[in-house]
Amino acid sequence: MDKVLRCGHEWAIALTEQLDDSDLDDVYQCILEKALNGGTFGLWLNRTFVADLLPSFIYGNELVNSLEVESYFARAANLPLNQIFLTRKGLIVLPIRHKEKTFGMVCISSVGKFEDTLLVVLAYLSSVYINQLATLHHARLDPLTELLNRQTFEQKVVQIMAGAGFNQPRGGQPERAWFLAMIDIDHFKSVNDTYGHVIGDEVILMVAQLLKQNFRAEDYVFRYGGEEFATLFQCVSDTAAMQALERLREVVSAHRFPQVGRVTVSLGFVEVRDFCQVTSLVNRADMALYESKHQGRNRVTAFSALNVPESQLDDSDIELF
Ligand SMILES: Nc1nc2c(ncn2[C@@H]2O[C@H](COP(=O)(O)OP(=O)(O)OP(=O)(O)O)[C@@H](O)[C@H]2O)c(=O)[nH]1
Repeated sequence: MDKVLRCGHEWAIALTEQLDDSDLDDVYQCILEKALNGGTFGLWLNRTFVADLLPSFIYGNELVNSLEVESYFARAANLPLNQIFLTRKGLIVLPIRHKEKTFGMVCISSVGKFEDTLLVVLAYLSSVYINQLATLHHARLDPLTELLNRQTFEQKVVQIMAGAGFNQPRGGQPERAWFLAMIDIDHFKSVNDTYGHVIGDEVILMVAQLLKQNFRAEDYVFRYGGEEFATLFQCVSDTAAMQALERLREVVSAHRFPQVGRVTVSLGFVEVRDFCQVTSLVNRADMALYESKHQGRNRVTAFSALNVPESQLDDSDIELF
């Protein structure tokens, strides 16, 4: 029993030391596999929590079907703290709780018999895991808009340039490419000067919400800084990307902001290719954005339409952060 508790302590430290959620996920899986010694397990997080994070944190679907997950969740949520239950399939269900809320559950299937202590340690480790996941997630968000922040932006671009996250074309559908768009609120200084910073912040928040609604769940929307946003999204072509961004521009322009009336945005975009640096890519999207500003604002420009000579693209010395 002491050994289980001692291991639990070491495992909890291992979990809290993970600074990246993919490592955290691996460590958590590895710990449970070790602790269960051959038993199998599945982890489910409830929908409200998952909507904020990534669905990939659900695994072990082969153990239970989705209807069973729903009914186990309902039971797990109604149990007193630190209680477990057995399902008709002989699975042990451990609710994962944090601050008296049930965030999810681990279902364990094993031929062996578990000691109560081990189950308590597993429930504890699962809640450490969830807590750490949530902490890592919140560190990636901008506090005002809850969009992804600028630090996360660079990581995502690097991942995408390295070939991660490309959707496989489904049956006969054309392959999609990633695009980066920079989006800037027009004449925002005059919003602040006329209505004050608090209203200015509300406008930033509302524009952020319109952006979020306009993109798909698998796209990324960032607050790049101040009144500037960035998005990484997938489309089949430059033309399709232009259409998507035009739609967004129109949505913002048609929206009536309660305190300030009409607000517009200017946009510039570029296809993500394997340029050597994130700065090269941002520089290209920025050039297109400046062209939109230069042409009178409230418009979208594709970098590909600018015909910039290669000599002007030597931006390898720019420091972004
Ligand atoms: N309220 C508020 N204002 C911000 C924030 N971050 C930056 N700003 C303001 O945003 C304004 C940006 O102004 P400029 O860069 O001159 O650009 P602009 O007025 O939007 O004009 P164009 O971009 O040329 O259309 C400045 O007044 C900043 O103080 C923020 O978080 N909240």
